[in-house]
Amino acid sequence: MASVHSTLTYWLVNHPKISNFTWTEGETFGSTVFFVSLVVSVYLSATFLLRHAMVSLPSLSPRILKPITAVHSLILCLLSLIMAVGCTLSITSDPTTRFLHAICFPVHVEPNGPVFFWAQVFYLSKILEFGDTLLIILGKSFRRLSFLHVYHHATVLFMCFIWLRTRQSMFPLGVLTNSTVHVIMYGYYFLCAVGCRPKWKRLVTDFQLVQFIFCFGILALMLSQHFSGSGCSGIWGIYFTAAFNGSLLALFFNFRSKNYVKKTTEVIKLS
Ligand SMILES: CC(C)(COP(=O)(O)OP(=O)(O)OC[C@H]1O[C@@H](n2cnc3c(N)ncnc32)[C@H](O)[C@@H]1OP(=O)(O)O)[C@@H](O)C(=O)NCCC(=O)NCCSC(=O)CC(=O)O
Repeated sequence: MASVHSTLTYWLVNHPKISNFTWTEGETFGSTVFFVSLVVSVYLSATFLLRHAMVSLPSLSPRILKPITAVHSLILCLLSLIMAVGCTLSITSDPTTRFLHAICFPVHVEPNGPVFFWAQVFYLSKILEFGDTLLIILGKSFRRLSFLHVYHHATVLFMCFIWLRTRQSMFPLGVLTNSTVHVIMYGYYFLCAVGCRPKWKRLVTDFQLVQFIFCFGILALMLSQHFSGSGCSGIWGIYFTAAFNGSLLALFFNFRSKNYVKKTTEVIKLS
């Protein structure tokens, strides 16, 4: 067990590429406002154009679409697992920083080292997640091309960029919780794509809701640190993240009540 831990710690924290990582605006891949704006604009335009083009085109056959969807979901499930483990080990392996550092960076924190490395991987993984939208459109599953879906995929990229740009406190816990939830979510999508639709769909939604509520709990802790101590880094980024989380919380409550609560009420009425 100890050797598994030390092997993982080497490959996910102490490897020179990770421990010597520095996020530099304009130098690190994807680290400019131009890049993030361009990628999100291309995503939104392509989504809009393809959505309308597909109305007159046939959907991709499930025989082709399902295996691609399964591979895509499996890659994101495994990548999320690696990010969750990497980020956990990065937070816990330095005895001088640990938990408080993960929620409140000192004001003049340098954007380098393992947690910034994992935030960069997390940021780029959000571009890979755009594949979800493409798969939905190619399968003409337009019910699932919801406002929640497109709004989430477009805005989350800005949020991750802001995390890095403002050296935002709390992001290590954001990477950790969201990656953990995405292991379950992409695991669910993978099982659906291979034809074993799990019975625990509702649990996935509940986990997603819990992560947003958890973020508000951590936010309260971070703000108390910020105002009672010598301050935390990236405060304006925190306000953006809090507003985005709040909007997702509302959208997910709406999704939950439409998909589960109403169905449960209908079943009760029928019986
Ligand atoms: C249970 C949920 C995870 C998903 O709800 P849905 O109603 O979309 O789920 P569903 O039962 O229709 O999904 C099963 C279908 O998805 C297909 N599918 C498989 N992999 C996929 C992928 N990577 N992207 C999109 N669709 C995929 C399967 O083949 C299957 O198709 P078929 O039915 O043809 O067999 C829910 O909690 C949720 O997140 N709903 C919001 C919709 C959404 O876009 N979520 C992801 C981004 S938000 C997010 O990610 C927030 C966060 O950070 O936590």
